[in-house]
Amino acid sequence: MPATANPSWKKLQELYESNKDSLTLNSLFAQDPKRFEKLSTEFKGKYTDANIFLDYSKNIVNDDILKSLLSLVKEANVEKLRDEMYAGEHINTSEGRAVLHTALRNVSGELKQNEDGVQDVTAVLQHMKQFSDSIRDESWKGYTGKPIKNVVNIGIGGSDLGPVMVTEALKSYIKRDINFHFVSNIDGTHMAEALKACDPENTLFIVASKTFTTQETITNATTARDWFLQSAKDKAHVAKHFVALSTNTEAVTSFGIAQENMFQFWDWVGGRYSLWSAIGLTIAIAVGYENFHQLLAGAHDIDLHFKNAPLEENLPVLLAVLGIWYNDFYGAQTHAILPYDQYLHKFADYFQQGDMESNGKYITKSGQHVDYQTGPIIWGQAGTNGQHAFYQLIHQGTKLIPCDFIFPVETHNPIGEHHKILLSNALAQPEALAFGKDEATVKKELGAQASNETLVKSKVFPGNKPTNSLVVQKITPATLGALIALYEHKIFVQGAVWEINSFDQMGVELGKVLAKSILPKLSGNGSTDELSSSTAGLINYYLSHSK
Ligand SMILES: O=P(O)(O)OC[C@H]1O[C@H](O)[C@@H](O)[C@@H](O)[C@@H]1O
Repeated sequence: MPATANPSWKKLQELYESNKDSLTLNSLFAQDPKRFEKLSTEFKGKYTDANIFLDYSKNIVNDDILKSLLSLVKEANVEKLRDEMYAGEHINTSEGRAVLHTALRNVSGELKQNEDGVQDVTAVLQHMKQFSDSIRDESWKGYTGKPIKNVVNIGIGGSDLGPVMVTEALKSYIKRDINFHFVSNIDGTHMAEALKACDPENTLFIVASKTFTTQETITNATTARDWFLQSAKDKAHVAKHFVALSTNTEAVTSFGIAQENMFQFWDWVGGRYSLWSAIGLTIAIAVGYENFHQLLAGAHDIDLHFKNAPLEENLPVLLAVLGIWYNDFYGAQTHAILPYDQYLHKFADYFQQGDMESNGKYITKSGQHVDYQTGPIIWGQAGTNGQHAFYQLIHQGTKLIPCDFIFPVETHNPIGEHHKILLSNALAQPEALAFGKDEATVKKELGAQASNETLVKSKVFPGNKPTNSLVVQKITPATLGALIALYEHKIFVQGAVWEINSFDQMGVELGKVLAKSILPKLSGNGSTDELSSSTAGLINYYLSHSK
């Protein structure tokens, strides 16, 4: 059934039409002094100290709207799909696969999941522990007997973004005498710059690719192996410097990486949900296995919360339905993720893939063209930087941009007043966005200049811009795990309501295939006749200008 066929969708449409002009955050707060108490809730981990406090009171919703949004979740059978996902049913229908990233972090064993491979999760984690320990304690030596000082993660998309985001977020937990590099782009510059900082005698290359067929990763890995062999000469030394993280044993071994240097995962781990799998090896080396385990445990805590908490207290559900309210009824095109913690500076980048690759779909699971909006455009930046760049548009532009503000009570780096100043901004922005500044106040402030109408108008803030505030105690591995899993499940709920398959990514294929057919033409081989005059013209321009 398309999302619009649910009775609550129609109800929400009516509620939107009848309330859109009168419902304002100013009036909602004025009417109810207890609004904050009512519309805020806290998640606390069962197995870890992970916590997330969610204040969603600054959303343009009243009781009726919230009730209907939660009914929509019920009518769309989201809970059933959630239980099917947890149980290992093949809910990725287009690829006929289970979706079991929750099995990778089922540290308590509370979730009962049956699928080929699930029974091997612990053994792979054990392998990761033993390997990451041996790099960190320097018992693993390179081909000349030196310990590893550089780790280069070669991967792209889900095989890059998770490891990059998490190693940045947990930087304060990193073992300092190993340098971490991430090479993803096919642009040779990316690899060249990483290699400049590396010495073949002490560099470990981690080739991360679920399929082990991705053009960028295989090309980059081949370049890295050539660079290594220029010094090491003997191919037998590759075993000390290259490991693979993949589901494709055959391709890994034919690349020349021995099976014992391969860390396995399974087709039921989606690329953008894979940091919890062997793809997390770089994270485990960087922060140590115990911290990696805490990351998994924090995510597991949210998995249990998503499974067990009632809908009205269920953080992923609340974030999801509020997003749907703006995306599908207010016509918001984008959603900003704004973490006020420098360590989370890659968090929005990470969820660009997490959300947009999951829910950027126009065909429902039964093959119908949706007649409503699906996944939003995700973007954002950390800290106050955005305030000096794009917040102008959020405050006074013509577009509605719902925002999530994420901030920790405690910083890892308590220096002078920095953290309080940072938090004062994280609190001030949602306040300003919600309540704005009216003309009368502007005039009063301007005094003699108030007669300048244009000046007055340009200083008015319309307000009524919705935000969520997510407060955590500190960016610890467990809390980070919980935050990531929270957004994963938010995306799940939205995809379920929109009746789309959030777990395939067919939209990345066409461009890949075309690039392969264009490649020989850039060496003058093959005709450009099948291409448009524009692309053929660009190829000819390139050929006539390349030396
Ligand atoms: O790990 P792989 O197989 O190299 O894939 C890397 C990326 O490729 C494609 O862009 C998509 O399928 C992504 O979801 C995936 O993360």
